Amino acid sequence: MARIGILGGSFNPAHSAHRHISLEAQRRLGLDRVWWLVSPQNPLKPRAGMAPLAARLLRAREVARHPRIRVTALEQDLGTRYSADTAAALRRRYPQHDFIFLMGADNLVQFHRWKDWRALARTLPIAVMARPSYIGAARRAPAMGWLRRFVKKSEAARQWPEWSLPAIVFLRIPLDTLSATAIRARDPEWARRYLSTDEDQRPLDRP
Ligand SMILES: Nc1ncnc2c1ncn2[C@@H]1O[C@H](COP(=O)(O)OP(=O)(O)OP(=O)(O)O)[C@@H](O)[C@H]1O
Ligand SMILES: O=C(O)c1ccc[n+]([C@@H]2O[C@H](COP(=O)([O-])O)[C@@H](O)[C@H]2O)c1
Repeated sequence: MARIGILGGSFNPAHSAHRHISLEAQRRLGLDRVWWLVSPQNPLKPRAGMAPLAARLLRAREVARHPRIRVTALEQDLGTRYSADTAAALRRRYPQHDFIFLMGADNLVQFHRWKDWRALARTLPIAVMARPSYIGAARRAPAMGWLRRFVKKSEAARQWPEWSLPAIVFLRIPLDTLSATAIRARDPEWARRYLSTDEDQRPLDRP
């Protein structure tokens, strides 16, 4: 059984904090690998400004550069758009692996808006990585009204494959303030460097 952390994201663009939280998760949770799932389209984010998947994948591969991080477009391959469906499909496709779903604290704040979020929590354990400005908000997140009773002690985080589900653990890791929003603000055309064909050169705000 390999122990795999799943980090889903827009990666628009990928940056060093993604790598940082992946390596911290690997250390704290005893993971063999972290798989980055570069999402075709976050259902809650606008399509406008979302760079083409091909560019986001290329950039993610460049940023990850670590033998224990695998950059994938698995949601594209599986045909899933919602994380609950992705989690169920991963378990079906890879019964030989143990998976844990990783997210930054900002994502927990809006987790109650995700489709079938309780089903997701019943399918995979969840590890929430500390993120500046969101730590308190994550603990008070609307979804915590239900998830609170399933919180595990972070000292026991390595035991996650044995937890009964739902299970959620908060990991206090060294903070990193970087965000894709900040990168887009200073380099809105970042994706152009990763696109080659005329088709790929279409304006970034068109689907
Ligand atoms: N600095 C960070 N600290 C902790 N978690 C992070 C950080 N940056 C991103 N993450 C987490 O990584 C995952 C993928 O993030 P995403 O691709 O949306 O990057 P982002 O920087 O949050 O993007 P944006 O600013 O466009 O919302 C999410 O679970 C997010 O919470
Ligand atoms: O399943 C949902 O309803 C859902 C709603 C919002 C976000 N997500 C997932 O959350 C992950 C983080 O997204 P993002 O855009 O914050 O990087 C990514 O895998 C998205 O597909 C999933």
